[in-house]
Amino acid sequence: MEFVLIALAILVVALVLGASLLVGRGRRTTRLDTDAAAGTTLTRPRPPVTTADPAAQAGATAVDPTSLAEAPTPTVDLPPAEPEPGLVFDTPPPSAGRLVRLRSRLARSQSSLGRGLLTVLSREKLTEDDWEEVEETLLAADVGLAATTQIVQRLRTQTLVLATASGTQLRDLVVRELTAVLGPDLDRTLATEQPDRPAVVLVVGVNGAGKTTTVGKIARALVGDGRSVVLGAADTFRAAAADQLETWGERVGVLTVRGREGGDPASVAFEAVRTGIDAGVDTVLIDTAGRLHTKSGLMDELGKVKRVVEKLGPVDEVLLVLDATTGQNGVVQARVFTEAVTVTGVVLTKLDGTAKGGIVVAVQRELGIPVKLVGLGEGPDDLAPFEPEAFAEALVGNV
Ligand SMILES: Nc1nc2c(ncn2[C@@H]2O[C@H](COP(=O)(O)OP(=O)(O)OP(=O)(O)O)[C@@H](O)[C@H]2O)c(=O)[nH]1
Repeated sequence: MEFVLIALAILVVALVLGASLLVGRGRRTTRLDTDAAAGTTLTRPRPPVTTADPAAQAGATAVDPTSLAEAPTPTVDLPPAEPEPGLVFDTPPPSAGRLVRLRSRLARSQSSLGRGLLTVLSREKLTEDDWEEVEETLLAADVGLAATTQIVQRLRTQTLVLATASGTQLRDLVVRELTAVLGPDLDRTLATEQPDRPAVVLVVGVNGAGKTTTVGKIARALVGDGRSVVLGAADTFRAAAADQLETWGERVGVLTVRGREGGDPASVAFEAVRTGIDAGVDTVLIDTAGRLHTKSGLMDELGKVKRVVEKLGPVDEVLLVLDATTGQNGVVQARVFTEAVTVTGVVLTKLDGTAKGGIVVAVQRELGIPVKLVGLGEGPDDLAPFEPEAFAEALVGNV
């Protein structure tokens, strides 16, 4: 019996040792400052790094933005992103054509919106009840009242065409009308590249909307397009958010700047941009916190993050992440953010989990801001640039 117990104890110790060795080998970034409580932490794909003034890094969480602007600039020598021997970084696919590849994710929207419309419109003679059904279908998909009225009016003027249209013609017509209300002419370019400095992208939104995931997905897409990136974990409210972001970065060999939990988000954002400038990367992506108790607290914090970053140069893009499954509530929440910062683009996440794909239309109309990206799943590459026609095609599905 004693022998069995000793053997078991040895086995347990061996297992624990083995597991810790495996975890250690799995880390693809190195934490440069061991005293994370003292300030900003820089994690990167691999050492070495040279900083002219290590104290500048350690002191980066100092709250006074003026002192931050005057702090000595560290020289960050960004090495080529190479994993440790034996490990490989992910090679994400480029961003082009993703919406078409991911269109089946909109299946729930397809059946309620596209199929619903086609079923009614293919009836031989359209009565007032039928038109009401068209209206209800559009409203149920969260298209919004103004756009619904516009679509119905335009379709009504084409009743003669509808009466004789084949299935394919009808489908094309509905795709055309949906595309028209999706704002095909809006500028949806993501400002992720500047000629002589890194482009700075700030990502905002309420907690749980998918901000951190979106920042990670954008970083992957940029890497997939051959760009270099630095991440800033300015959501210091929740340590897990920074860990999560770091993991996204590690997987594609991207460096993350983070602060201690509860630290000053503006300092982390500043440090991330400064690191990006020193390393000469293409884009700095900054994740922010969305969980603040008061609206004014949130506004103050976001405003400060932007102001402090602007001491180094302009913020090129402010992306607002909205959860599509929250429908019109999301639009109400969005207004709080648009009051705090000038939002330049919307990312609508979780469109794979809702039958209300029409929310894209409502968000754009009510906020007056273009949807630039859509989240279509929890997978690392389930984020696509928004293209109105491809989206309308996906909503309607195949006849
Ligand atoms: N189905 C689906 N899930 C998504 C999508 N985008 C994000 N999620 C999920 O939404 C959840 C919340 O995402 P986070 O990125 O942690 O959200 P956050 O806004 O950063 O939240 P906080 O860090 O708490 O502020 C996670 O489980 C994500 O996997 C999407 O496009 N589709």
